[in-house]
Amino acid sequence: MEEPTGRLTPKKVAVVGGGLVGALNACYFAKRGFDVEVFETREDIRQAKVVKGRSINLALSHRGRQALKHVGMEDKIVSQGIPMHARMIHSPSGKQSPIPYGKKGQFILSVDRANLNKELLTEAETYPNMKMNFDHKLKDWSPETGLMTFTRLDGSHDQIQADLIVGCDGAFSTIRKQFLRRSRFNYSQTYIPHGYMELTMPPVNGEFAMKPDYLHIWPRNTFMMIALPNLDKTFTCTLFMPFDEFEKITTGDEVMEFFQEYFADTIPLIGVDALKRDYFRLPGLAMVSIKCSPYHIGDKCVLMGDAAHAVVPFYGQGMNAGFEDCIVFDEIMEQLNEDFSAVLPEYTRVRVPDDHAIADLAMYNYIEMRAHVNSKWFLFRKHLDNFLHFLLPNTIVPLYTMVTFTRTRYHKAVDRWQWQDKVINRGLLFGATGAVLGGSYLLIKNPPDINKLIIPTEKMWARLMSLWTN
Ligand SMILES: Cc1cc2nc3c(=O)[nH]c(=O)nc-3n(C[C@H](O)[C@H](O)[C@H](O)COP(=O)(O)OP(=O)(O)OC[C@H]3O[C@@H](n4cnc5c(N)ncnc54)[C@H](O)[C@@H]3O)c2cc1C
Ligand SMILES: COc1ccc2c(c1)CN(c1nc(C(=O)N(C)c3cc(Cl)c(F)cc3C(=O)O)c(Cl)s1)C2
Repeated sequence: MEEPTGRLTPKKVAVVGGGLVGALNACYFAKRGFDVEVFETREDIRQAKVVKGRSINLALSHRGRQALKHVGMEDKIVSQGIPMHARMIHSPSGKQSPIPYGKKGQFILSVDRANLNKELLTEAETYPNMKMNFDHKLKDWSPETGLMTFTRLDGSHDQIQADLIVGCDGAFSTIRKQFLRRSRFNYSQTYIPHGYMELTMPPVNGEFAMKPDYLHIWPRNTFMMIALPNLDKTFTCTLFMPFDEFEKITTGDEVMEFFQEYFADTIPLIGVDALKRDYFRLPGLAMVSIKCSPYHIGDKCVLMGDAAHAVVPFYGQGMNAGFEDCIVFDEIMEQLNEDFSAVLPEYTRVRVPDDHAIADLAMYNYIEMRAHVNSKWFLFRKHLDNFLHFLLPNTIVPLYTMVTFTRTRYHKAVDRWQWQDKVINRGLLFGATGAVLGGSYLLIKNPPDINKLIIPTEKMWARLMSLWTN
């Protein structure tokens, strides 16, 4: 729009949703000089005492860090996170086995969700061209006019117009509702049968109850628990379990029986009374996987973060993917000179395949872990991944490495992983065939003296099996 002075007034961008992705996105648009207004349902969480929400802490990895770096926030957030250099696998017998994420410098970070959100909101407010509107719940908006209607707690309404609407209002997005009414909008959502519950593991004598620089995992096929460290020396333990299993446990004693059977080593660390009390504090919470396309309407509206792609957390990538959405959109803005009519369709074209790929990967990993991942299998697979990567560093790159420690496009990481799987399976097949042929040849050439063969005694088998099962 041209002012009388001939100076172009900056376009107005409305970011709906002041969660993790909305707050970061606001920084991106403000950095570009747009007039940015953020509209957030909740009160300012920086004034709230307790922030109700989903996971208390999250794993921040490379993609998310790169997005934070672009707006100068990486060092601050990293300094408030706890590095996790390896996974610590807890077996049913309580044995702990570390598996490094990679080389020395390769670690992921446990970050506090509420603190991250507060830091991003505060950073966004440092831009003079930024306006924060808390207690503003979007009720409806028009793709034709870009007019949005917000309701306030006092029952009043605000009507706001913007040149661009950025929907960052999460998995149950109101912005996306208008997309659903339009022809050729593809949408799918899947609730998985598992729920999750968070339990707190307090410090012991002022120190972490377990080693802090690890992502602790108790893989138990149908059940799984993971624990991430917090700056206050607690761990947030997230228990994943089918809802019908949650519902079977109705008394404190049944909680104890369950934990005794599957997570016995955590009982003294979480505490019997805390387990019996906190298990019933909240019900198991649902996890949903949402995919949709296109992400835009004309040159008027674009979806990012969970509003565009909610993923199950079994790759620790939801927030990282949403943060990466911000970088990708900004790169396209740079390429296409901020021309929304070109930027929005290009963003859909580029980003949909990648966000769908990570949604599929996370669901695949959930199914894989539920089906046959116990501590032995998890250890075997991760050690195999790391061994093959050590042998052929430029040919075999573990999928989790591409996902977690690079900005390899998610869909290209999946393509590469499928190619590698073929190479490994063929290699194993040729290797096995070669071993059988070679062994047979040697046996025929030099038949063994049957009297000298070592037949494992009963005692030897028992010893071997005890090694394997512990
Ligand atoms: C158990 C669990 C563990 C997870 N672990 C990880 C992890 O380790 N690493 C990782 O990267 N990701 C993880 N995630 C995913 C991560 O939490 C999400 O991907 C991330 O929070 C998405 O951010 P967002 O800003 O898009 O949405 P949200 O965080 O949901 O924010 C949406 C915001 O919009 C606001 N809003 C909603 N509706 C309206 C409306 N009508 N008007 C105005 N405002 C509105 C909400 O109040 C909220 O503030 C996990 C998720 C779960 C459930
Ligand atoms: C706060 O709630 C949550 C909930 C789930 C997660 C996180 C935080 C963080 N998560 C990460 N997952 C990976 C990963 O790539 N894979 C394949 C794994 C997947 C699972 Cl399910 C797992 F238990 C370990 C690994 C592992 O490899 O360590 C990372 Cl790397 S971080 C999962």
